[in-house]
Amino acid sequence: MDALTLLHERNSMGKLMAPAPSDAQMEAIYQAALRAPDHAELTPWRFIEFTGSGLERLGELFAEAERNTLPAGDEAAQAAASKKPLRAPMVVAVIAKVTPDHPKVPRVEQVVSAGCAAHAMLFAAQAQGLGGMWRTGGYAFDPTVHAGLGMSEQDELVGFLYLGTPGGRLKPLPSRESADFVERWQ
Ligand SMILES: Cc1cc2nc3c(=O)[nH]c(=O)nc-3n(C[C@H](O)[C@H](O)[C@H](O)COP(=O)(O)O)c2cc1C
Repeated sequence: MDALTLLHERNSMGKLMAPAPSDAQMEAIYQAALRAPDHAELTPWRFIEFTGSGLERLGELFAEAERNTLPAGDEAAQAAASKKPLRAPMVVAVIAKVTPDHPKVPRVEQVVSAGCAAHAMLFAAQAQGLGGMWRTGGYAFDPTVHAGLGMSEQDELVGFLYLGTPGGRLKPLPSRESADFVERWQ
């Protein structure tokens, strides 16, 4: 697939099955992430890859977040939370490792850079025939989850990328007119 077709036809896939991406496929995905635009070469990126029992550990962290929420989530909510990461054979947490008070690169630029990395990862997954879906949900913003993932207070969890083998049909893509979004000063 040529580059423009990939850019124009990226399509999230929520139904994901085993097998998980191979090590070689993940290396290609991380290399794509590591080419994200990056002001002042801060490389403000951290990735945590969850598979197997790692997915269960992430689920336990979500359940703990539910317990720590006020009012504390009931047992059903905790059980549902613990199952969330099991929707794919692999989840990658994409974290913006923010350098605070940088003289040239404000926080927002560093978080956007991590977002670009996540986006590149979805393209690299699709280019290899894999499926991917970017999810956040409340757990991406939860202090219990942040602490459990070893994030500093400055860091931002930009998303959980659910990755795997496509398990369903790709949805039809929306047709959008660039004229609805673009203005030209000439
Ligand atoms: C930062 C971010 C967080 C998202 N979080 C969720 C989420 O928690 N749950 C969800 O169903 N979709 C979420 N989405 C949207 C999906 O990843 C996806 O973009 C959407 O289903 C549209 O599909 P498409 O990417 O193929 O256009 C999120 C997207 C972004 C950029």
